[in-house]
Amino acid sequence: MPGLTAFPPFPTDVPTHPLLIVDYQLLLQNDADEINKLWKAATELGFWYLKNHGTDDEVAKMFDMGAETMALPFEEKMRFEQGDEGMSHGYKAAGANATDATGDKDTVEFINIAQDDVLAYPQFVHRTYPSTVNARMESTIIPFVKKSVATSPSGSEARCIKNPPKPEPSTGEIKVAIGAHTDFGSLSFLHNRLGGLQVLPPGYTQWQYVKPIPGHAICNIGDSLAIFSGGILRSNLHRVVPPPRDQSLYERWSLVFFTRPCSSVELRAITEKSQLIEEAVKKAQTPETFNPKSTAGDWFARRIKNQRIKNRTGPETWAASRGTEHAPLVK
Ligand SMILES: O=C(O)CCC(=O)C(=O)O
Ligand SMILES: [Fe+2]
Repeated sequence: MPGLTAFPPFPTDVPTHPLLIVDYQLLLQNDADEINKLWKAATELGFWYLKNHGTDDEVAKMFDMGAETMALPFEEKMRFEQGDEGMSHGYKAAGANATDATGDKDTVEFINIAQDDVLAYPQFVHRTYPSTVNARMESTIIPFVKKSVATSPSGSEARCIKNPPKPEPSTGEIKVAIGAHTDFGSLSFLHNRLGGLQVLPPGYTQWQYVKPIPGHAICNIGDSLAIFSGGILRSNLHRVVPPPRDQSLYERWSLVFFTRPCSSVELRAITEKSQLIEEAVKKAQTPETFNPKSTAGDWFARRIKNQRIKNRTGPETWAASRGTEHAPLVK
């Protein structure tokens, strides 16, 4: 089980940012304090831990699915590649995406499985998948994805990510695994075992690690919710680097479920539905951020496409892949 191999503990001597811990069961009971805590987390940093989410078994099986898929021969995985046209679903090889404006390459490989394909199985809405994915559709992937329900086609997908071991250099630059970004969709539900995820909290100039806590998912707000809410909900910049200290000697596995709006939805602040949102947009320094004149589907395809190394012409390609994030002040 790749997610659960024994590994050194998360170190205590690296810059680490605390997150609020939200209890999913209390949210289901409409607990007022817990709802307030979620509001605080979603508006101030846009990241929080979620405990008692009840998906540990499904997550463990999804990591098995990921291990089986990554163990396939490279040519077999490449038969199910995302392509360069802006589709996210499918396999992405290490080095296929840029991590910054210079075109430095990413180090992660991942498999993205569309929610629409999972819910339509044995039919496919967007594309087909490797045999290791099909074999686990009923036992593993459908149960994992069914926690969220689609009403019309969307970009929602499950992603299993593998980053190879890469000893942390004692000095100098660290190699970025996934470049600084905001997530594209509404909400991300992330499960990881080793450190490596970093956030740049508001007002900070140095990246801060988020420490994985066993049994706690990490949740964060993506661009769509930030735009719908006129920026009240925060889509915070984050990236992935090799795990810190001794943990860097191990393969890093992570699993994300990205909830994304229906592809046809117009991305804009829903000012007519809330006075709070209307006021937030009026006060915003860049109100155009909250009316990008794009559907969710187009927004998503633009970001995926311009991240691909094959589509890169120069720093402008990286700029064209950006969402609501500010330019990171630090590398
Ligand atoms: O692997 C992680 O911890 C985070 C991955 C991530 O940010 C992403 O895939 O968007
Ligand atoms: Fe992300």
